[in-house]
Amino acid sequence: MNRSACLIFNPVAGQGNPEADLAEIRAILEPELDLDIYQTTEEVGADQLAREAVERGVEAIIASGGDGTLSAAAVAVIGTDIPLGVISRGTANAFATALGIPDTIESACQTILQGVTHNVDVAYCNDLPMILLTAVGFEAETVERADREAKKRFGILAYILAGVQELRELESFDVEIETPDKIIKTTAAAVTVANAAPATSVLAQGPAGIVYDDGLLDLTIVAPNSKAGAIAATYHLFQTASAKSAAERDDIGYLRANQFKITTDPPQKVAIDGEVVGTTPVEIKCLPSALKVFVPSVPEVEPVEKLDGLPNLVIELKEPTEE
Ligand SMILES: Nc1ncnc2c1ncn2[C@@H]1O[C@H](COP(=O)(O)OP(=O)(O)OP(=O)(O)O)[C@@H](O)[C@H]1O
Repeated sequence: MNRSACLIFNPVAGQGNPEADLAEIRAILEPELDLDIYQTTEEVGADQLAREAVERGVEAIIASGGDGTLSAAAVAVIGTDIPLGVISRGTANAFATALGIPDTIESACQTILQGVTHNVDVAYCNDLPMILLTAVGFEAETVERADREAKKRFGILAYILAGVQELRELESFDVEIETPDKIIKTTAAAVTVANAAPATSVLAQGPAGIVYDDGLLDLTIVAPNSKAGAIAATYHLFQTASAKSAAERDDIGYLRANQFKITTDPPQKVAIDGEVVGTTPVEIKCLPSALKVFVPSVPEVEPVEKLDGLPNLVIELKEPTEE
């Protein structure tokens, strides 16, 4: 008998063709899985569909959509033993990238069929579940500015445009950060607490390389004193994250703990996994190994060589030499 799974599909996510996407998913998965397919609507979201699937006692839930759909489905399986399959079709694909899951339909489906699962941490921010990160200040404002219409038209550029617009109005705030063993007070423009984060979430990248199964959260403080400083700090984080080395500027700080309490003056907007949910203060706690996801059996490795496309390229393979 085939394994079974509930597929939750958002037909409006991303910029692709939803009918073609769904047909491709079915063509790959249905020979090996009995799929029960539910599409999200404006009224019935992935959160409700996933909760109902959990209540029906499904063997697995597969979510396909943008980061909003994936996070909502993930929340329903926190603390259960039901594995989550991720087929990312959004704009930013932060969820899949942060957890090392491929973001093409073909590879994402193969990952699910291979059946390898891994338990990752999640966190709670003021009792709201968080899989990736909570942004306080700058990034939370940016999320709010990148609306659906802009995302449809400009894709990932919408976030960058929103960020540039936000930079023009950069405002710092006083922040108090409390961990189980210390209280830190400083001035910041952005505070980000990450459980898991893709490299593109630059403001989360203070320590570089956010580990999603260590039972800990990484907090990054970005505290530039001018707009030029903000651009330089952001660029530095982008570079250090790409090189997988920790940030080294004085206006960037980072620390690791299993919980944080963040208070700001004045209150700042707070976005959890890309959705603005309210304002500070927030209390964020890590819940170790609470989410079971299908992951590639061999972790994706970054290519160490790229030569394709170089002009007049010739590659000659040499005979192996005896040492
Ligand atoms: N059938 C539908 N019609 C209109 N809106 C829908 C429908 N199904 C889901 N939605 C809305 O889609 C949103 C979630 O979108 P999702 O995050 O999956 O994609 P996205 O916004 O394109 O991706 P990303 O967040 O990566 O940019 C929710 O706000 C939900 O209300």
